[in-house]
Amino acid sequence: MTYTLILLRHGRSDWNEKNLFTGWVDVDLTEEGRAEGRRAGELIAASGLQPDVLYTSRLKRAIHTANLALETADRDWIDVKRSWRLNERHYGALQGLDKAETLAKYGEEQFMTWRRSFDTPPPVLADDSEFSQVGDPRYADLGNDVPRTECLKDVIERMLPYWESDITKDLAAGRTVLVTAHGNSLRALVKHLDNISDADIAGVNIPTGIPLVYELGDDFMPVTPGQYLDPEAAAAGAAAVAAQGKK
Ligand SMILES: O=C(O)[C@@H](CO)OP(=O)(O)O
Repeated sequence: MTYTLILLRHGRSDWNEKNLFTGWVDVDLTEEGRAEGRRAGELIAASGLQPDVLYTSRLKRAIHTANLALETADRDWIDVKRSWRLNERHYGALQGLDKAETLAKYGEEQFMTWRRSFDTPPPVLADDSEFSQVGDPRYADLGNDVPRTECLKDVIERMLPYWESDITKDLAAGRTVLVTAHGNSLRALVKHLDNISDADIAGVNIPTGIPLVYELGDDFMPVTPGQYLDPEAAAAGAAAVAAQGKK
């Protein structure tokens, strides 16, 4: 028995377009991002996959991407579960800053440490910042534990318990699960699934809008490597993410 998992990073957002660090700031998709959502639905439908349950973060760029994909695939009636545990990595005091300006100001080493190191979080975001999520009602269940910054290690620590408690339960019931989330929350899940080292995960980038499909065994680990439904576009998309800030 194998289980089918589809991972999908949201389409391009307003702040991807503007080249700003985003994190937990709730920005919407661009028109191009909406087209990516629809294209993801076409790819899912063409592959014969039929998602039975959708998991998303609490951020609209993921929610809208999933809605567009499922509408296009004629599966928008399936059950939906949302959790902050699938949110993008909280980018701390970098949220709202321009990536190219940050690179120029702090240099490549510091910039890449903040973006891709495993366990060095950016400086904390002040609670009175316009980009803080403290007090946002959608995170009421977190109380005062709303993140002020996170590194990838922190994301793994808050995402994996949800994978184990909820997502794998749906997989175990034989449901094809679609998880629509973010560059860094999906890097956290891919690190776990592909058993990637803390050092090597720095080189892994997830492209926007292209479904990544895993067949999992009884231990909910892959029996074959994950496959992008459009491998060529995925490679180009991942390279573009890697180069962000350097334009
Ligand atoms: O800004 C962000 O929240 C993320 C994803 O867009 O950026 P990065 O790829 O630099 O981690």
